[in-house]
Amino acid sequence: MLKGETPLPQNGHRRNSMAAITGEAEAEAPGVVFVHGSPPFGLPFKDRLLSRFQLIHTSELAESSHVKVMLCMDHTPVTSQTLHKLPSLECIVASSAGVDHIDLPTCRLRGIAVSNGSQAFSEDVADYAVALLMDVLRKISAGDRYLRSGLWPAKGDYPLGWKLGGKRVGIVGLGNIGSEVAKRLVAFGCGIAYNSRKKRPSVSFPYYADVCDLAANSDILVICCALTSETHHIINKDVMTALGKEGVIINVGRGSLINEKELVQFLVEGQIRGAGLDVFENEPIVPRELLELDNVVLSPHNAVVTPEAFEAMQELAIANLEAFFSNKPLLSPI
Ligand SMILES: O=CC(=O)O
Repeated sequence: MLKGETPLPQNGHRRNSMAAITGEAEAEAPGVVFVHGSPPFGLPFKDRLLSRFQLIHTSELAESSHVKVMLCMDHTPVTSQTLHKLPSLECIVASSAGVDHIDLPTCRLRGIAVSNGSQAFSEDVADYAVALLMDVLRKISAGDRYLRSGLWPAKGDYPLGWKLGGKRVGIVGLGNIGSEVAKRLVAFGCGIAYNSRKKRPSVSFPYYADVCDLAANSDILVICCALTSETHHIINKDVMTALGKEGVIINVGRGSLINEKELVQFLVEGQIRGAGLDVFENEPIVPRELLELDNVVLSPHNAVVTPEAFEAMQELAIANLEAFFSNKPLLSPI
């Protein structure tokens, strides 16, 4: 949220009905849910939704002026034009952790509450961030390629990697995912510090309000913050210079959190040690130079996807929709 902005509402609306006024029992009509985009619904999930709600799809947008809640199960942009066509909208239930595909300023202006899905898969994303970090430091994928290409007998042992324990890790964004990353890396014997919008009073790790200061005091940066107009290119050449030649960057947030051109240049010129990247600025296009580099581990935006996380995310989406229709607080408001 930008300074001075009002927070998004948290399902504080009240729905009146004649039954509520007269105290009579009201026949429960299924709540109407506008399904945005073309979600990759599995059949069991769709059936569960249909047993509770009436679903209206994007093709029926013209008839959706009365709809109060939207379900977003993919990253199709929710633009101000989309929102304009839904004048009664009060709530958006998103399945993703990142909600940068939703026009949040318009939601704020219109008083539309938004929930996300990060609770459901923060552990899986954190596992993946640590796996990428371990891979970059210990050169697991690079060693695998070396072995498979038959070079071991011909050229001898592959160069050694570096120890994870004892490294100073700077976490950019200590939300659900960042906190899980911290928990895991503490267990590996790393020192943790963090940057986020505000210092978190309940957290004892050192806080740096400035990302360059965090980088100057870290060996590794793990990027897990939300992409907003404030965090766009939060990792740039100044931050990478502060991190230094032995520094490693892991990104499980969004590609545009890093100035990708500058990152490529720093990696190609050996001005940082390596990177583990699950996300890119122009997905699914990945800069060609990165494909040539053995100090970079590349992953096709896969950190969130496990069947277990998918299941948990569906539960959370249904729970948020039910909370909306029973006028209770959303479970995962942003
Ligand atoms: O990247 C995936 C998500 O935001 O859920």
